Amino acid sequence: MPIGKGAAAPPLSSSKLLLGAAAAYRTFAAVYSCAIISLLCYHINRLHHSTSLSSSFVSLSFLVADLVLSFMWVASESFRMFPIKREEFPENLQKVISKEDFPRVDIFICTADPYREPPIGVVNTALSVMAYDYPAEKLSVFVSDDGGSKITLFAFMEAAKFARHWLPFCRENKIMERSPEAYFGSDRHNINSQGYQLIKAMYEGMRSRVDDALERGELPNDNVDGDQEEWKSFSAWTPAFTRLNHPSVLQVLLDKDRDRDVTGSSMPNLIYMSREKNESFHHHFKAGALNSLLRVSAVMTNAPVILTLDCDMRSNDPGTLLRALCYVYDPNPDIRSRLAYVQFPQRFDGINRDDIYAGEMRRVFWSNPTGMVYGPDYFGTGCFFRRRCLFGPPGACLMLENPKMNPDQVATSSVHSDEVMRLANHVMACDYEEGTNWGSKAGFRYGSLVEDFYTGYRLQCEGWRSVFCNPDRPAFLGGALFSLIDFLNQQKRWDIGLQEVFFSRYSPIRFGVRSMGLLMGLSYSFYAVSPAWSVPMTVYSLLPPLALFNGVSIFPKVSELWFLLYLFLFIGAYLHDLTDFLHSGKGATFRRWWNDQRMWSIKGLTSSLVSTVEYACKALGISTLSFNITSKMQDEDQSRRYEQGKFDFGAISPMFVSLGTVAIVNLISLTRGVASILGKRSEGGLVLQVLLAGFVVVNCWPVYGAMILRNDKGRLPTKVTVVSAITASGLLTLSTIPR
Ligand SMILES: O=c1ccn([C@@H]2O[C@H](COP(=O)(O)OP(=O)(O)O[C@H]3O[C@H](CO)[C@@H](O)[C@H](O)[C@H]3O)[C@@H](O)[C@H]2O)c(=O)[nH]1
Ligand SMILES: [Mn+2]
Repeated sequence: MPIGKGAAAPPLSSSKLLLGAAAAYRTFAAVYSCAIISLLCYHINRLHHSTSLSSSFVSLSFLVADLVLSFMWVASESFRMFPIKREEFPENLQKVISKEDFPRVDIFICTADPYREPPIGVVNTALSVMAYDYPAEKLSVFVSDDGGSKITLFAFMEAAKFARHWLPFCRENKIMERSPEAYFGSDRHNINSQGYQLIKAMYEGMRSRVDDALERGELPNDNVDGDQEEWKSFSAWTPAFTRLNHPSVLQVLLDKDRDRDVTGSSMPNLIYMSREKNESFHHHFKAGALNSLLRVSAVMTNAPVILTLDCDMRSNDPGTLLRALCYVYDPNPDIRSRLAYVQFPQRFDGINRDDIYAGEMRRVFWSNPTGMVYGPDYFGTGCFFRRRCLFGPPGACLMLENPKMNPDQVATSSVHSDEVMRLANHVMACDYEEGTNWGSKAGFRYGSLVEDFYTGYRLQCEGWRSVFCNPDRPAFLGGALFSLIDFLNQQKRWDIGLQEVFFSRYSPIRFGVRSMGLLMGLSYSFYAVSPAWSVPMTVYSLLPPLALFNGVSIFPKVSELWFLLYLFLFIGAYLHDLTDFLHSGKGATFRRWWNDQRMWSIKGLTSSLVSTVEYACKALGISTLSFNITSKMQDEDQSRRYEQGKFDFGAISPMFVSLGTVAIVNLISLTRGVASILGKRSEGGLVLQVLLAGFVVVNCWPVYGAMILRNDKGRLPTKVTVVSAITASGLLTLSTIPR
């Protein structure tokens, strides 16, 4: 890597420790820790002095719930001790490294199902990065199609043609949105700009050809005239071809050495691949796809820098690549040699005003990463890797089966050459990884449904570092999800994946702390333990209201000092969270925070709970896990409801039963509790329980409406309401059985 012009080189980035924030956090953490310790002592004491089975059960439940909460709180503080703000100066890059020396960059885009991830969307993502402000001949875009769809290949053949017009159009008009769909859909374009109408018509023509083909499930007839070289690949789709059983397909759609755009300038490489699948081999979902991409790209281009993208995360800023290089070329050799990846946040467009489902995930994608001392975890998309980091620790590079694929090798043959094509096909075979280091020591790591989190974690344990880069203009934008069930299913998959990491031999609590020290170990543990959030959520949303229903006080009375401790812990935690949220960046409002905390509770009662059951079934060998791909299709009805800020409960799912049960139990208990306080039948012993049930009821407000008042498709299905009501009555009845 040729670098720098000595001490005189201008800075490429700066970082600042936010001392004021750190001091405030640390002071608060010290006080709050004392309060937590007192609470735990209180529980232990209560447990010790329990006189009946039921009171022991209650005390023990609270002790366990609060132990989980305390651990999560301590772990979450690891993100707050050293908050760092970074800035990049891409305008200085060419003063440090000349344009001719810019590295080659391979861009990986994964897609896995043409019906959940429409090919035209994938094409848009690809076009947005092919049009980066960067020497085109240094870019290669590799599309991995785990859906094995000929329509996706067809879409990319169309994209290759369209790109010849689109790339020069972007360059000449200096447009920022380089995904055509986003560009034509925004109001920021200049319809008088050169060739606007023409290019728009071209794009729409392409889109309708691709969408029609998808709808019919067939390629357009007029194009298939057998002898065309580029249509040869379609012969792979024999009647025996299925998504889970098919030979590999590889096609070079654009070759930088051969293809030129309409102005005669170079174009990036564009390569379509669908790795071989066979049901007798585990294909390891996205991690497997990424490893296939790693090998095929190693054979073809072996670029030292890699960008991984999900098919729905388009580039929103053509300068992003140069920004990422500011870290790759950091003048400090110690920093440079340890850098594994530069992670940009996942940002979404189409989020509704109050972000009812907390789809921004500010904590995960905005605030927590700024405080991880060795750099952020890997989010799976919008991340620039140094290829080298995927092949062993900083000081010891692994030797691969084929030395040509080693990360220090420079690929010299044309991507089209017979030898390259033969080797590329060989490394895509489904049995290629048998008996190799792939997935364990090399490439993206196997063993978790959150392959991103797990891979980043393992790399950092090996001694690699990462950087979080969060410019004002979002570097990447993905489409927001519009329905609650999609969010919960996604969260459930993540939670299962996190449990796989937690219970693995690389558990962050032991292995992580040992390899990276306490703070980083805790940061990773925070996520790995987060599915256990369901424990305190279940305890706090059921025990206090059930006791309240029976007029039994289980919290301290208003007159006791412990009452204040409870108030302090609750209000302290929520205010801390609110302050944090409001400081997490642009667009943070009180309402968004409110919805965010509501989603946390909902997840605890739904996805975390169900994920634990599914993980346990897998651990006991009762079932196997699968990667349920999130749908990127938009249902018009659903998007309208979303835009109006209405919750969408329109799905039959056990997750909604647990939510509905909690909503009913708390409402009934609250009514009874308020009545007994007003009727002066209790002396302040029930106040905390009433407050808590009230808090749950306010949080569940949309659930009641969805049960009774609504009649649109987003209402809670009657079946779910009935089962919830039966479960709630069952619990209430059980709680009255005398002990
Ligand atoms: O067998 C598979 C399954 C998925 N994918 C791709 O993986 C990506 C992510 O899948 P998606 O259904 O969109 O999942 P999300 O939950 O939205 O993704 C988040 O969580 C995943 C881990 O669970 C990470 O891989 C993603 O980067 C991260 O954005 C998509 O591009 C898919 O095409 C594959 O290539 N092969
Ligand atoms: Mn996604």
